[in-house]
Amino acid sequence: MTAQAVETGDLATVIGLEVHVQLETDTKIFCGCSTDVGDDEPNTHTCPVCLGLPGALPVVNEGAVEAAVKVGKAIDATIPEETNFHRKNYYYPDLPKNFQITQYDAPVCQDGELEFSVEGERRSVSVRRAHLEEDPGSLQHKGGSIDTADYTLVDYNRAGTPLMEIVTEPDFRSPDEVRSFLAKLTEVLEYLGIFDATRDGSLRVDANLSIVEGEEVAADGSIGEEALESANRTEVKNISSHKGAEKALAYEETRQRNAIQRGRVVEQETRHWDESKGVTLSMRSKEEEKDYRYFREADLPPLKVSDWKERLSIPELPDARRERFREEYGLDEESADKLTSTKEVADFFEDVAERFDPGLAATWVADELLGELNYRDMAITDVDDRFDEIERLVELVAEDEITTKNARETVLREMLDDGDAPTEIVDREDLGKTSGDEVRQAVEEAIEENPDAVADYHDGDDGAINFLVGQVMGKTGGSADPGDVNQSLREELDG
Ligand SMILES: Nc1ncnc2c1ncn2[C@@H]1O[C@H](COP(=O)(O)OP(=O)(O)OP(=O)(O)O)[C@@H](O)[C@H]1O
Ligand SMILES: [Mg+2]
Ligand SMILES: [Mg+2]
Repeated sequence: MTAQAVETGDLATVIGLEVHVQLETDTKIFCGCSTDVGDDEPNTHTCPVCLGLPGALPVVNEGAVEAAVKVGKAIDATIPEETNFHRKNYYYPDLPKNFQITQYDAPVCQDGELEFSVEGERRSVSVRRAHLEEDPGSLQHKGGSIDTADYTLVDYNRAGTPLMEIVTEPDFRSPDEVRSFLAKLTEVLEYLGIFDATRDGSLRVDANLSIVEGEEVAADGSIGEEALESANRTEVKNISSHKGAEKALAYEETRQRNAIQRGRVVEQETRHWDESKGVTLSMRSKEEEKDYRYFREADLPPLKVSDWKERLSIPELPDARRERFREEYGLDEESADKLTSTKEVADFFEDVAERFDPGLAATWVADELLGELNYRDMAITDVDDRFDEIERLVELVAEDEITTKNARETVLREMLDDGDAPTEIVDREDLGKTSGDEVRQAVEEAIEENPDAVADYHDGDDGAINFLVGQVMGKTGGSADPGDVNQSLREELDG
């Protein structure tokens, strides 16, 4: 972690994350039930295995393990010779077996690292471990929230969805770093093609926060093991978005700092993030590891994964792609950032850049398209079935058939708002660029009708030309190119 100035006598904020991400596989991690649950009726995607019925035997889904190994490659983690599964015992209605199959002493990934940037500064966070586990079912609290509901229903459709828990070192020093890290992490997972950020509940974060004395922080920003262990931390659960993580942690940071400044002790406990009220609430005192009575899952044999890292390939990741875009297409930092923000955007940009000029492609994808999508609260995935039409629009501009202004302000906007094809809009709105003859005629008329402006121009008043350009544009319904008009006028007036 990059150094951050901490004055003696100050308090430092320390944050570590446990990020749970659902891995995209067709079937659940230990049975053949589909993970494509959508809005289907509760408990319709279940079987004896994910319902935890006695005697049912789990079989590991190789696709889930492969996805986890890809994550390991992406964060440069150590993949062990052999990985295995444990039972984590606890009683809660979302877990029909009363234990969760998870990993304990041989997780599939250990000691990784992820770089990200916060306001232009590079940071790096160590990943302690990342392990596979099964998602529990989901609870629906009826007539209130978790603490006030009249009753609660359980849906096991989610039970057994492959989950990866990524545990970071307590390397974060502020809530905004966490938000940037989560954005980068999901970007990488999406590039790997194993994660769908748009799926409800696909990302859930447990955020641990403690406050330590400023003098415990070394010049390089690191904090000694002992200080970290002895600090009382809270673990905030029920966070399901990047923004939620930042808000929950900012709340928790203030709450703990206030307590310390008033001479009170911060309880070590688990807290619940109440998104609608914007507060964290005490749930229970923190379980100790011994409470879980971890033991080996005897129904699943250990898996030899030592050579999987070599066997599995991963695509070019965002950082590498960003660098390549800068070199290969001569993009500035901001465009390269925007164009690699998701794999879909990057792939689409490369398609367009191969057909047309890369600079034009960058302007149209990074500025025009993403700008208009953003304005409409849309994502690139909302238009991925219309990439051909968007390319056609770029083509119309590249071949000089319509003006940039009309393409931007009329065609693209109407395409997004009304769903029409670009050529349809061009015909309907009569946006086809005015031909040379028409422009020449409009130029002659404008000169004819405005002798005063012409005289001003000849007297050296260069501003008069702008007036005349405006007149010509008016005559051609805005479909002439202003630069061409300017040039024709000068030729006509000077010649
Ligand atoms: N002093 C601290 N302040 C804030 N976070 C800390 C501190 N010390 C450790 N952490 C973080 O706490 C988390 C510990 O997670 P881990 O899964 O290992 O244990 P756990 O939370 O006790 O177990 P469980 O998985 O049952 O919740 C890590 O993300 C780590 O970075
Ligand atoms: Mg944990
Ligand atoms: Mg935890």
